[in-house]
Amino acid sequence: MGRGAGRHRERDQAEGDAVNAPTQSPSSAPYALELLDAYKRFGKTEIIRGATLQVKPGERVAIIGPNGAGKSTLFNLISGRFGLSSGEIRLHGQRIDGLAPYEINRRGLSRSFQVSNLFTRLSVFENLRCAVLWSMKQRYSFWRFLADLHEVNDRAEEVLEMIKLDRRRDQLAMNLTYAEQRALEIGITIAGGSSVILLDEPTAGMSKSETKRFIQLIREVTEGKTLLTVEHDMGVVFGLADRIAVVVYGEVIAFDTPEAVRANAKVQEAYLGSVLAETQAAGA
Ligand SMILES: Nc1ncnc2c1ncn2[C@@H]1O[C@H](COP(=O)(O)OP(=O)(O)OP(=O)(O)O)[C@@H](O)[C@H]1O
Repeated sequence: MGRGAGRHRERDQAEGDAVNAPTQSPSSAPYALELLDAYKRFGKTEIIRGATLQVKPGERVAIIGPNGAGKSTLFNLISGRFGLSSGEIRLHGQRIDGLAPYEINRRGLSRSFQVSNLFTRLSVFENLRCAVLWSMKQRYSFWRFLADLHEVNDRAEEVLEMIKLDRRRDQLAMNLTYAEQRALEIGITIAGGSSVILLDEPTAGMSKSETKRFIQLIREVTEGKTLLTVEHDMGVVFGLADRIAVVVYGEVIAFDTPEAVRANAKVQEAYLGSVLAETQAAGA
């Protein structure tokens, strides 16, 4: 971590409990999330090279690009898993680069992972309860946390219904179908009430019909929230996103509506031309 990031962490600690609860966001900020001239180097290798991305509140954004372009690295930078080499990341106008993942989560950003992070030997409901408890523990003082324990069940029930797993409430997570497990992961991601949600390839490994249903589920559970998703499936990208960010060799070469991105000659040449041809060939 750079010295700037260290200073930033101190500033966050000084702010203490005044940090916003996840569902609240300073409404004056024009962007929910901003990456400004972000660079990430691993050793001498530059992986993210001056990426800038400004996402408005309530927008659904898909990040696409070739394998190894840096999409997951961008997610890791935004969620605090990796530190920036230089540049800035802002959540609702406030800098978050240099903060630990739990501090960023406390400020209202939550992410899912490609690799499952379910407690497979707990029930669906218990998984959701754990997620709600964890987020409350991040947000509240110990005493407030104890006083509000009764709210945990209510919130877990609410999320259970939102992800349409009510009938599977008491099943162990390990006994769910693959699509149901992915739905539970999304439930866990939104359980704490974060206003900015990052989903990493949410429909990977699903059939076409499962994917279609899942896009609708994602739409519903992220209604009113800001959504960023890393995605390879162009059906999902064009069915879900308000805007698409195209990342090639660590740079955001386009950030625009699906129609504009599809028509962008630079994008066609660098990535989308070959992907759309493959998609059409696979569907033929
Ligand atoms: N911790 C790390 N140390 C060194 N190099 C890394 C690290 N993490 C990622 N990279 C490298 O950064 C580059 C971008 O990887 P990243 O996973 O972000 O790409 P991606 O666009 O998500 O790819 P994919 O679509 O295949 O998942 C790759 O060359 C990868 O090897």
